[in-house]
Amino acid sequence: MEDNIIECVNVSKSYNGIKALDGVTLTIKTGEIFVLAGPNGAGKTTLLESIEGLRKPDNGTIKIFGKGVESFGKQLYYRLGVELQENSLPKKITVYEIVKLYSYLLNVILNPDELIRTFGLDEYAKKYCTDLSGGTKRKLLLLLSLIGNRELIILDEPTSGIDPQSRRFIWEYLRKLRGEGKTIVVTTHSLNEAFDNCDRFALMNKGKIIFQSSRQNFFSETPVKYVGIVNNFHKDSSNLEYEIPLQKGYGTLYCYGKNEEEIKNFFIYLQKEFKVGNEDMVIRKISFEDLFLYYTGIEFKEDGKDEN
Ligand SMILES: Nc1ncnc2c1ncn2[C@@H]1O[C@H](COP(=O)(O)OP(=O)(O)OP(=O)(O)O)[C@@H](O)[C@H]1O
Repeated sequence: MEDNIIECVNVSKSYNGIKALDGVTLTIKTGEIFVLAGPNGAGKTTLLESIEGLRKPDNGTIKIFGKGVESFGKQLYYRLGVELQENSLPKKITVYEIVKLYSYLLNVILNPDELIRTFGLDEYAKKYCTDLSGGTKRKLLLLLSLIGNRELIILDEPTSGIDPQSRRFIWEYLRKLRGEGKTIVVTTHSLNEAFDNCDRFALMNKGKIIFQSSRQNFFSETPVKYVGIVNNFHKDSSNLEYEIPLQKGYGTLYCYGKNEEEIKNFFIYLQKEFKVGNEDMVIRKISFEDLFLYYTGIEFKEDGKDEN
């Protein structure tokens, strides 16, 4: 078995002059849970669907299971399970029937009742797939992507619109599969939850991978280690005579430090210069979501308001 189950080298793709993927080089190791995160429009779906052979990049190479993705044809899907972001379920077919159909198509013998029960879908077994609620449909799509003894499972936002109990179940289930030697690639916007469950991750923005690391090495490798949050701050942040990475929200200031001291010193400056109260300032160790916002967070402008 290959050490790297997916290898993307310099992959690019544009739509009408917009670079959805801009020279992506990324390796996913066999047997890991890999999380791909990024803001809306970052290029995650384009990348995943290129890996799945559903979109054709303009440039670069993608290898999956050690071979070019284009060399597999339909056989690929016996080894690769996919839950697409936009997926339509057939009409007039029940949950039980579709599970049976998938197992037939993938040549696997399974007990649909048992699988349906494992996913907490037993009360819907006789319902048409199209009549399910949004979250229940996603659970069913996940279940379908896992049918068969597939080595690699790529899931595009599997927890989107899913309640907390079911999200916990999904992550537990994915970890169980990882324990069985399967590789799982997930995109999601629930970042801290994904971080807690992953082995490695990459952050994408504007078609590029901007940071990648493992959960274990996250804190030592992230360029900023602490975030400071200042509430009730309505001054113009561009007037601050202090060098620290900043983002301004509506009345909230976010600052990022390589260590705690940098932020503490900034807070002392704010106290002295702007009489900011202790109760309005908080420091915390950086989380995955904080790092995401450090790289991709936007500045808000407060209509010329500056009480300074
Ligand atoms: N079929 C398409 N035709 C034209 N433009 C596309 C197409 N698919 C994606 N794009 C554009 O490519 C860019 C990347 O889109 P993509 O769907 O890959 O992002 P994403 O990171 O998956 O976003 P989200 O988190 O919103 O799902 C966006 O600018 C999007 O508008």
